[in-house]
Amino acid sequence: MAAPLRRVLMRRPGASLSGADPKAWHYGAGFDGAKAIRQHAAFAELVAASGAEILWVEDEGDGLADAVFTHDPSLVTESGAVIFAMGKALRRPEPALHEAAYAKAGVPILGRIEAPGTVEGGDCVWLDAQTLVVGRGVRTNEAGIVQLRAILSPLGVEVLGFDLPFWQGEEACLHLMSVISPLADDLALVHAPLLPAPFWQLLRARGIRLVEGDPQEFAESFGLSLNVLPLSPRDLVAVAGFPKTRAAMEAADCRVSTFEADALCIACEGGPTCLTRPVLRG
Ligand SMILES: NC(=O)NCCC[C@H](N)C(=O)O
Repeated sequence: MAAPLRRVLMRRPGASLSGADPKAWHYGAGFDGAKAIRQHAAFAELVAASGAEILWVEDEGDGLADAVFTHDPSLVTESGAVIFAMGKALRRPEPALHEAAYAKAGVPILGRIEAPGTVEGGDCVWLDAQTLVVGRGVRTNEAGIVQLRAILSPLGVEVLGFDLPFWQGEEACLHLMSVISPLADDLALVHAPLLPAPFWQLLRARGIRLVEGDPQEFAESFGLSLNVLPLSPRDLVAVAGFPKTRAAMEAADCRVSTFEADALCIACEGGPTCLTRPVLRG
């Protein structure tokens, strides 16, 4: 998940985000639509400067405010894309946007998660090319994991499900990727108290070095201090304002670029990884 980012699906926010009703979408007090759009543009510049090709999905006023978080409605493997089914009801139309974008870009569709199954991309973490770890929680259910396993096992991919904690409740966004960000093949940033214990044990058994994010910064940011996007191994993009978590990554030989994201990431509960759906890495 940290190999050089070559191609990535992103949605350019517009009227659907700026006109969102914060109560309906569970956005925090800091939500400011116009500012969120500016902050997204600054983030997109960092991604583009890495050399990655951005496949843009435009916001044409469909009212899907969360669609800017392109990490969640699909997953792309070496053999094609898996189209997910969203756990958050307001996000249910989003996978169709991804399917259309893949058709346009010539990315084959490998399979689809169907109701009552749900899987969101934020709950999926590749441990290596043959092992996908999936968090079972308020967004991804067992039926979805069973379907995903059936789609990926012919490719030789093992899908391992782990239970996530309830934390701040059903309305809030806690994905597996809220408590772990891979930084390199053998390095990950974690908030260990909320990691499924057997997953923590698996990471250690695989020899993956765990960098602890600062717990107070995690609490203050509702977990967004931990949501870090690798552009390539140890070359990272993080939300500005969390110096202790940044210092912990730098102490592990990482280079960290930041962007201001109070109105976008903190308010809307989604960080730099959530704003990107990698289509090709390596
Ligand atoms: N992968 C992620 O953590 N995505 C963040 C999605 C935030 C969005 N407001 C949501 O509730 O789904």
